[in-house]
Amino acid sequence: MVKLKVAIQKSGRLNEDSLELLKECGISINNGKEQLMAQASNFPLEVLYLRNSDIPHYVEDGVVDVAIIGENTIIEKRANVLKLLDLGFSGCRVSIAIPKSEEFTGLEWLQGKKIATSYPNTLNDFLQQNNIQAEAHVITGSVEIAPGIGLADAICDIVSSGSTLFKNGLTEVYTLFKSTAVLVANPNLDEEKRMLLEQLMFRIKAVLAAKCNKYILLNAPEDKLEEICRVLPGVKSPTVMPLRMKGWYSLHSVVNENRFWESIGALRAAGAEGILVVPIEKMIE
Ligand SMILES: Nc1ncnc2c1ncn2[C@@H]1O[C@H](COP(=O)(O)OP(=O)(O)OP(=O)(O)O)[C@@H](O)[C@H]1O
Ligand SMILES: O=P(O)(O)OC[C@H]1O[C@H](OP(=O)(O)OP(=O)(O)O)[C@H](O)[C@@H]1O
Ligand SMILES: [Mg+2]
Repeated sequence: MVKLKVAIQKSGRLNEDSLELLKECGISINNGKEQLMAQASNFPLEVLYLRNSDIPHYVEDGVVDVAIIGENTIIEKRANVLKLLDLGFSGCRVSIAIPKSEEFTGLEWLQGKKIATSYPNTLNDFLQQNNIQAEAHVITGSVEIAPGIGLADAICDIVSSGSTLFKNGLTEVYTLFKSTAVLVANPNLDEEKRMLLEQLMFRIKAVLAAKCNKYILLNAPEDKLEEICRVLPGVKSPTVMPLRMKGWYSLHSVVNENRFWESIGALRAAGAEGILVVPIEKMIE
């Protein structure tokens, strides 16, 4: 039987969230400890646990069909892969940071400087695009320590909360781009694998849509229903059911997470009572 080969990070920041996503998609992985390859028991899928930095080229070369990987790694490896979905976890940015004591005068500040990074291709492309002559000093980890020990004048690395920069007396001065975990695929999959990928993406999209929406139940008197329906238009339209108490209704709808608190305020102002908010497990529009 044909199986879709999926690469996920062996250990590190993406490993747990990637496995959790597959689990939420209803895919069970027979995961023996220390196994580098595992089969799904209820979906034609094989998981390969690989080093992050190796994944982009494995996808490009067709060693694996798809992968869950940080978009920053795809950019750094200049891999020819198809980006299919933004998965919403491992959000970070690739930025330039300099010692707090320095005054940043704009990108020209970087002229002639030495910049420590684990992302040499990303940095060199950026320097070239901005006509900056600077030296990339490549180190594989703990990049933030470099200016403090005299190894470099600045760094180019991943920033998330900013706490590593802060602890090392650095300040972020320029963001090259933002990144999240993405689903990528080899661009030349055959028909059978493409169909399996479609099925996998259908499930992932249902999980992602559910995460950014909430199911809302509330009670309202009849004369408030119109206004409440305007606040909560739902996927197609809200469900309205009579309560046992005359003149009162129960209204059910779906609201986007980003509009959630704003909507709750508007609902209360419109006369809604007994508002319940429930997470959605899967959402198929
Ligand atoms: N502090 C962070 N917050 C959020 N996401 C991050 C953070 N640091 C890294 N990431 C994301 O997680 C990915 C994996 O990072 P991680 O540090 O686990 O692996 P790595 O050291 O880049 O790779 P390898 O598996 O080769 O050791 C990064 O490429 C980036 O997309
Ligand atoms: O802005 P923050 O929330 O502090 O996160 C940024 C830090 O996280 C990553 O390092 P990681 O912990 O993955 O260590 P590594 O260098 O060993 O990969 C990254 O390389 C930064 O050092
Ligand atoms: Mg890291």
